[in-house]
Amino acid sequence: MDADRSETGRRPSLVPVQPRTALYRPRRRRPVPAHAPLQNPHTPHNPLDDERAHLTASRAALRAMRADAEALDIGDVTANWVNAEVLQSEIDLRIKSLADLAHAPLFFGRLDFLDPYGAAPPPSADGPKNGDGNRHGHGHAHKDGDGHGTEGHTFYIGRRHVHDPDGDPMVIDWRAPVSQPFYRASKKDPQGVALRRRFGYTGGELTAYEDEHLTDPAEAEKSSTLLQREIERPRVGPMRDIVATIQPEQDTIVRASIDGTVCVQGAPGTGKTAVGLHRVAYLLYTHRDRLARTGTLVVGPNRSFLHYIEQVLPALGELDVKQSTVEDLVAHPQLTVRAHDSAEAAGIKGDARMARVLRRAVRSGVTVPAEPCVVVRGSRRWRVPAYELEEIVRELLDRDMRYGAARDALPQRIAHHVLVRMEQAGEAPDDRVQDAVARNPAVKAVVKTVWPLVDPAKLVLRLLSDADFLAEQADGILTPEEQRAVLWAKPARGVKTAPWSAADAVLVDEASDLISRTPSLGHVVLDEAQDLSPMQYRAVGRRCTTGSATVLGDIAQGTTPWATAGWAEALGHLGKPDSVVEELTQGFRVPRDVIAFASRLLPAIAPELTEATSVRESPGDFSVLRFAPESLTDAVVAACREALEREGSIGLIAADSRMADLSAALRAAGLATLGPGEETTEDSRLTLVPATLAKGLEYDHVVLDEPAAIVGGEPDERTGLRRLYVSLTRAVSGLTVLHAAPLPPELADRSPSLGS
Ligand SMILES: Nc1ncnc2c1ncn2[C@@H]1O[C@H](COP(=O)(O)OP(=O)(O)OP(=O)(O)O)[C@@H](O)[C@H]1O
Repeated sequence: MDADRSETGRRPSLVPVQPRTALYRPRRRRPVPAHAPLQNPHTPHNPLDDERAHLTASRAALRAMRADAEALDIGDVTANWVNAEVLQSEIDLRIKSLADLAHAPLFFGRLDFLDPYGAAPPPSADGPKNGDGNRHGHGHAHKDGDGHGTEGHTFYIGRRHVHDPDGDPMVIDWRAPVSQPFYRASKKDPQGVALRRRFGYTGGELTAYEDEHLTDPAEAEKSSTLLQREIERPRVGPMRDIVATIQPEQDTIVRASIDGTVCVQGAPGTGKTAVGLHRVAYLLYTHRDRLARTGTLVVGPNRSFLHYIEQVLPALGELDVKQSTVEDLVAHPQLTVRAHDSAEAAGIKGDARMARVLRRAVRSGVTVPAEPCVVVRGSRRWRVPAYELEEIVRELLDRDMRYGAARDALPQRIAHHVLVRMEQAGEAPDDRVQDAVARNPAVKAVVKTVWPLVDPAKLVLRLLSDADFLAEQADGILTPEEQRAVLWAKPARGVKTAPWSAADAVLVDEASDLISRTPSLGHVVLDEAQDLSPMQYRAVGRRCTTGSATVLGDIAQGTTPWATAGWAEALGHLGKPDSVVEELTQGFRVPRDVIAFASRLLPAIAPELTEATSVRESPGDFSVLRFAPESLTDAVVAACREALEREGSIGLIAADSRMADLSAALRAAGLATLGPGEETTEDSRLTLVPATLAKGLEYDHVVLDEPAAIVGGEPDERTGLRRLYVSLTRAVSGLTVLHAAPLPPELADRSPSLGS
């Protein structure tokens, strides 16, 4: 029975902790779980005491689970050391995932169902296939809050499943179906939930709770103060999980079926990255075995960004998800990227037409056999005439096979023709004879000549070095001007020394896949997808051909010359044309005034998109200040110093060309700085961020230096304005823009009260 409800009735929306001295009585007994709360009929009762007792008991239970895992003796169950190693590493992961993390409270919510859970149909049919999820609700029974005596079930919702020594759940994993109403239930659709309780923590201590009685018609719908507090909290350190406050529209994406690819278009700060990471955690929980076999991958724009997000999944108990940039994904052991393409060359190399050029080039060495193939076995000679060999080759070329697979099939096909002749001559050859014929030197010689081995890096090197070869392969696909633009200035001598660019590495990756199929993962999350070229989409797509993807991006933040113009086309290049496109519009990061200012750029950079709303209540500090050119740098340093007087992280974002000057000025002023993605701490909170690396990151207060220089740092104006849009939308609670040059007219014209 859950006595706190029947005793206390309805609560104000946020209940602060009572002073410990007044109500907290030390308990001598082992902490008691919430289904049998401590209560004293003679003293006023504080439900937080029961909730804290449940927290203490849950922590003890988690420690016991960890101790059990640590005590496992695998000596008897493993037949050999390989098995032992595998099993031990799984156990080590399990032990790690059972850590009680001080900064991540064990549970953050509670659901009291009206009826015993399982009596009504479960909220979601998409239940876990395995894992710790508790599908049929052995939660703690409670009595209905109005004292009517209806027995329902209470569940505590947390980051991981915790059970007591009898196996009864103390905390339910947020990903289990039973937890779903915590995110989705509403007064309109209570989903069988009588009470939803959210918990507030301060420094790891449970300090507050907030109740919603979803089936009580007298209680008005209200916004959550705890949610608001979480959104408004100052940011320090790397990205954190949002499990306690996932919003319904985000939850729909997080829990979407693994079978389809989901694409999310969302304005800055709408939680795309957060949603993508939580989706991986959800899919791993729901399809653990399948994904353990096939693997999962998160693709982000650069290392700083990956570093910023790398702690979210481990905090959710998921330690086994690979993270990579597209460049890492297509890295080739012999190839070093050391050159930069012009925007024109990179655009052509990233165009999907290059896939057709490469396909032709890979097959360009296949020749029509001119001579018959003569196989000598014992005293007999078997002859496959040239026209038959040609038929075999043509048939293989017509089939949708990888070049390498077709090459492997060719000797068997020739051998088959030899065997047909043997049978016609009255012999009865079996499979072993066919294999022997396929390995015959005469057959091997034919294969070598008509279907030569292709090395993908050497092939691309030849395409980019040899104008005649390129002209032949790109004929009718690339114009002569385009061909000239992609050719290297000087032909390269060898793979190791060639001036490879990032786009060239993608071409090599495509060629490799044309030769032998790239293995597919179970699920890929692709963040900041709007910046990928069609050829990069293809590179990511071939890594999830048999799996699915979550594609996250914002067309307005596309800052590459080949940035995605529309999702339908991008998803086509990814090989997932039937994906659902969802839109997130509620902004959790950027204050209202700041997003309104940044959104003035939208008509110029992405006219089809609507401005995001901001769910942050505090308007934030926002100022635009103009200075004489000679005093701008000093003013920026002063603005950083002032920002450091507040709580939270500070990001100084500036054009890449301003980095050296600003860095020197900050050093001279005695202000230490971090690089983007480096962890901010209480002592070290100022990060110097080149505008080109700002994407995906956020800082409590942003000092933005010289917008015109940020725009001018890009090859074209639209890209420049998009870069500025990204830079303007990194601020969580305050933005100070400092400039000497006029603001771009798209910003300045509409802000007569601001700037100069
Ligand atoms: N439901 C939520 N509850 C609390 N905080 C949230 C929620 N959703 C997002 N946030 C926070 O809002 C901030 C922005 O989220 P995120 O970085 O995922 O947005 P984004 O859409 O990827 O932004 P960008 O387009 O700029 O990369 C983060 O601090 C994130 O933790």
